[in-house]
Amino acid sequence: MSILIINIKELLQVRASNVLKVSGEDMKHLPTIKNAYLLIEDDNIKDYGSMDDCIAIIADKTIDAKGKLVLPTWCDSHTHIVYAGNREQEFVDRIKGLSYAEIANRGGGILNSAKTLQNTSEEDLYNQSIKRVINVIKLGTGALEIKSGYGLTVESELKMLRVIKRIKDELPIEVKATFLGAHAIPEQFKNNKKNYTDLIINEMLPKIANENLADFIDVFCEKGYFSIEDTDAILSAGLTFGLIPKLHVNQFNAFGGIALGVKYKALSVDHLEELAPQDIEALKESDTIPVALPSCSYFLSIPYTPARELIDAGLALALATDYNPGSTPSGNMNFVISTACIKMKMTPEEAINASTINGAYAMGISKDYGSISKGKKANIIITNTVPSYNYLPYAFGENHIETVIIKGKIMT
Ligand SMILES: N=CN[C@@H](CCC(=O)O)C(=O)O
Ligand SMILES: [Zn+2]
Repeated sequence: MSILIINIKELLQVRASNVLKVSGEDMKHLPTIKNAYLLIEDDNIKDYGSMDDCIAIIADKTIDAKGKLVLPTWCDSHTHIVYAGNREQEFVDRIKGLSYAEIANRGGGILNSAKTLQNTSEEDLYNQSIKRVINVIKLGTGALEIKSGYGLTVESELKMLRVIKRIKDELPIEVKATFLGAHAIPEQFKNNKKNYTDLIINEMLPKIANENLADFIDVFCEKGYFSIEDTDAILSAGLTFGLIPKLHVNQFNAFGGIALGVKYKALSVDHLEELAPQDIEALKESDTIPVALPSCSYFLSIPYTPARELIDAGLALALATDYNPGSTPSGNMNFVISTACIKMKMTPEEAINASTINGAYAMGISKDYGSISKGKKANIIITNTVPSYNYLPYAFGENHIETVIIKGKIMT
């Protein structure tokens, strides 16, 4: 099956296939072709160029994109989209004055979601989660990282990871699975955290590796959750099973988690709302990409990740949703991009680079996703009629997406 998209007002993020991420100054540049065509063959991008060169190309289906933009789908490299129930009551409690930490200390927060998930069947969890995945595809997301971490028992962590696998098997969207057993300390281990990290290392990890259920390993490295020492032990064990780290660090406190991630060659370090000068220095020496989660800052009213500092220091930056029931009940990458421009002073070019090629890098898939490049997967957004790409983040809260194509298949 081939699809030819013609008369494209502007084709965005056109790059050589070997560009795997963009950093610093280069993030300010978004390579485009005006008045362009794009040819898809089966699940790949076959060709593209100026309409002047679109001569005698015949395809099974032709789409006229006059006045519209075409770009790669969003790559959302940090989500907890598999969860059960919701935490709308905590939302109201926070409006009335309780903090995220106070709610967690009262047994709410992650432990609240874990209790709900433990009492939810695998089938029900799948049904609740796949609806959200289908919704984010309609919002333009074509690749998704999904974490476990609301199970917190051997059985329930496996249940989450099996649901992630089923989503991956049943939808054309690219899915990467991350084991986040170290997301919170279950109530029964409150006074002996070591026993819980031992359970993660000695029981969860071998079972997960045996069933080949995870690509990455994550730890919530934060005060009151997992210390540098705990994180070190868990990452080290994960590596023996070939699991590459992606970390939750510096959400509320900066105390060395980033340097630890760099030491373990983490693919990404995520959150970074709190950043110390030495964190930037550590990242400069590495291939680890920082990932900012502006919808989380918005929802919790916590600081935004200092994107300007990171990019101006020459680093790459990715943007992701953090879709989860507690800190970010939204998987809308379009909102993430607008918020990054409005609140973090990223330019539209930087925000689009951060949400496509750099998002793909943060999942280790930028060889096949994240740009319009010959041979990459045909994951494509066609917008409705818009004046320019600046309009996408500018007119926030409005849907600009008309068509989403995933691996050559028209989804909407
Ligand atoms: N901070 C840790 N984990 C999630 C929130 C989890 C929750 O509140 O349920 C996050 O990335 O924001
Ligand atoms: Zn998260």
